[in-house]
Amino acid sequence: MGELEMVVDILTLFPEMFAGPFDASIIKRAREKGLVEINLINIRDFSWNKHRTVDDTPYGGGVGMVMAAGPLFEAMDWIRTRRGDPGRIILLCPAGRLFNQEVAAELAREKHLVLICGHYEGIDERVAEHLVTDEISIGDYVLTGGELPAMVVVDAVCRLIPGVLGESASAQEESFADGLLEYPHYTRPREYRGYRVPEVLLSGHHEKIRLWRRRQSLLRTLASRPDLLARASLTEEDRKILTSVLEELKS
Ligand SMILES: NC(=O)c1ccc(NCc2ccccc2N2CCOCC2)nc1
Repeated sequence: MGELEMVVDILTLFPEMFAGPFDASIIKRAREKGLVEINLINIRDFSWNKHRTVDDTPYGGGVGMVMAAGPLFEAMDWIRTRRGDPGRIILLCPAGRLFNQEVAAELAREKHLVLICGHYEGIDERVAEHLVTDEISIGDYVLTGGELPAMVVVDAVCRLIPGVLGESASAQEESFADGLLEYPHYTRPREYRGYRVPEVLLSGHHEKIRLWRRRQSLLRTLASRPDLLARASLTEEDRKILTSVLEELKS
């Protein structure tokens, strides 16, 4: 059993949505290794009435329902009594800070995260104003609730927790963490339906293979995500490779 690195409390109306993703692959392993504890908390358990409703009509009129603040504040009180103050209380919402690898790394340093999954037309503003520390969006699209974004955030953050990925995988992750896109991967057979594996990868020449892979990462990043290239930490060798690539493009 590893030492508990992180506790994630997820406030949701649909705990059953998380069964699949959190009982499989790396999140399952992280939980089994005792590195990450994930608690699903049903917001309805903090409803103010016997019908277990947690939404109400909007002040000022309008269509749809609004998620009430009370049950969320009381769920947070309960979390605080059991576990103390969380490092972050994150609301997944379309207006939030755009989630990316950098944000994942920032959250991975916390010991205790609370994720709030909203529904309905929106959430009583007093939650965002007085309860939440961070609003995070996984991209510019509207979803029915915050559950899928919560799964994305938990997956990306869990991978960065020491010990969750095997040694090799985390080393491989390192290469991606330098901000470039991945180089192409190949496995058996050497030729499939006439499509061959690049010769250099069959050569066993490790230095050539390292250079070829780095060149592929740089080429791919230049081609499809030049914005990442601008931000990446490039070595002198990288610059030489890029210069030769640009020379070739000119010729
Ligand atoms: N991009 C994202 O990370 C993302 C996250 C959540 C989300 N929806 C849940 C939600 C949560 C909070 C406030 C409003 C809402 N919405 C309720 C449904 O109507 C739209 C607004 N959608 C997209």
